[in-house]
Amino acid sequence: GFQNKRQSLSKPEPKEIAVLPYWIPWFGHVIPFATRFQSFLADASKSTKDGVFHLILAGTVHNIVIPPSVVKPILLQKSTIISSNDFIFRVMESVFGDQGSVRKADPAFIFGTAHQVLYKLNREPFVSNAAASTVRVVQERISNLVSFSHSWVDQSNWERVANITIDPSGTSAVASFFPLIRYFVGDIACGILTGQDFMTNNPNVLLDLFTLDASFNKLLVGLPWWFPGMAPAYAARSRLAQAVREHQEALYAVWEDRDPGSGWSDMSDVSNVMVERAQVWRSIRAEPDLSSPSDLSVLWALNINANQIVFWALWHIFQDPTLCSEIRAEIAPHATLSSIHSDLPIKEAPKLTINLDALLHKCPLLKAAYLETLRLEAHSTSYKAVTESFTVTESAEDAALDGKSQPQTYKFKKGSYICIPHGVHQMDGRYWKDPKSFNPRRFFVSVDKSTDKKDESDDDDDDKKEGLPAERTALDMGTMKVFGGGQTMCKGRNFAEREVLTFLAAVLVSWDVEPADGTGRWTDPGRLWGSATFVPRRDVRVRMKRREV
Ligand code: HEM
Repeated sequence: GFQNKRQSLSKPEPKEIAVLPYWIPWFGHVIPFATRFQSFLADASKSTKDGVFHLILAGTVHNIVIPPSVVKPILLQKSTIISSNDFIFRVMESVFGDQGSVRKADPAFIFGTAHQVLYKLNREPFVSNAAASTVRVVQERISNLVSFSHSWVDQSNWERVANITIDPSGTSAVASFFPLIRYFVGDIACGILTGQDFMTNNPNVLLDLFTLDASFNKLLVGLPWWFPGMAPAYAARSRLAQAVREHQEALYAVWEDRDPGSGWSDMSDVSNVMVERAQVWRSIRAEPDLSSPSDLSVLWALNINANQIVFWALWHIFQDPTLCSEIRAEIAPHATLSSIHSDLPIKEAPKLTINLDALLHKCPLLKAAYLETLRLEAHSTSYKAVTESFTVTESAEDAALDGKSQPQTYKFKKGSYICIPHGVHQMDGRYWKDPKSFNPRRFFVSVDKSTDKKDESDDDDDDKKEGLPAERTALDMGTMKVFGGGQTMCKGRNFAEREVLTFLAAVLVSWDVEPADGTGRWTDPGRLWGSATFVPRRDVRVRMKRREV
């Protein structure tokens, strides 16, 4: 007996992973999985009293994994053991329309040379250059987030989608807050990645990108162009692919001393990452079917999380007057408005100056509001195929939470899939007290504790090899994995933090925003579950007024 007990303590036997009961053979759990994803998986985890269980989806085994102590080692497995390749091929083909080119290309090139360039999004010089450009352009444009121009011709792209009505006083305006913010952020971010000429030549690029994204899941399951409602997504996709192709060809022309065409007078502001991507495509004389959908996917990744996060963070902050004034007080020394003296009869809008370094290092509440918005609104999913069987043992803490007397070892079998619904964990009341409430301070830890800890976001280890100085703040992301993990972990996360903090500070300092109906109450617009960060289901109409110095 003693021997047995010792054995089981030192090396727990892998247990068969429980299959959630289902009624329709082969088809299995497809319907609840597709229609109620997150609530279905959260309920299933409760009913099996286990955070790891099997689903059957159209004849294949899907291991759903929720406990953080099991998730972390899975995300760190080598690409010879778990692989995202199948999923990437599928997305490239069904969503970005590569005609199978990525699947047919040399994997050493796709997952080696071309992929390596994406790591540079997370390193110097990209991060500092892109962040500095963001600050500069945001400072220039923030006072014209709403320009108070009556004429559509004089309005900016972001105003035209926001259905703006100017109040008779001429000092406040009503706008649809989500498209306003989403396009304002996107216009600046895209211009920084691709250069300004790309944006000028393709004024509808964001409209097309968001039209494509709105049909992401439908494209992924293979709905054809003639299926009702799908034509706009297919049309948007071919315009986008064409736009990216023209951009690449213009770069090639510049390098070869040919005339790139009249729309491309200055390509010196294209980011180093997009230049290097174009260089690697050119080095193998890649067909446009391969190179343009691939770079389109980078443009898409730039815009489908961060822009929405800026909107949601503002939505959460503005509806809590105490929090809003606390954050404004915290950032006040580092994001300042100054008045511009002029002799013109019309008063000029005040000028904003942002010290990004201080926002990053001296504004824990602002930063925590960003993390809390990620927890509530960025519910991503990691999907992997198991190419070699392996086992993972959960931690004693996770086992105890599921009421088990000892940790369990799970065996993930070759040929099955692993699905990690990060949002289920992010809303789990056992890890996050009162999970539905917006409470940025939940991420605060004492400074002593934080200096002992390795930053959770470092676990694809590319930052350690080269890159940014370690930032020690009294914040800890804890078990949250909103940026995924392993080789496909988000490459934009360092830039995203700088980008989001810059936009939040700029709007909070420059604008007063309240619900347009005058009630002072912010109603919840609901959420659309799509490819990434939630999109609000209903319009959020707000009244906006410039803040004075
Ligand atoms: C707050 C904002 C953001 C969130 C929550 C976010 C989240 C994610 C997630 C969950 C993934 C998939 C990770 C996985 O497979 O495990 C991803 C991938 C990626 N993201 Fe982000 N992202 C954000 C901002 C950005 C920005 C601003 C950029 C562009 C500079 C970017 C570029 C990418 C790229 C290129 C990938 C693909 C990585 C690869 O396949 O190697 N992301 N992101």
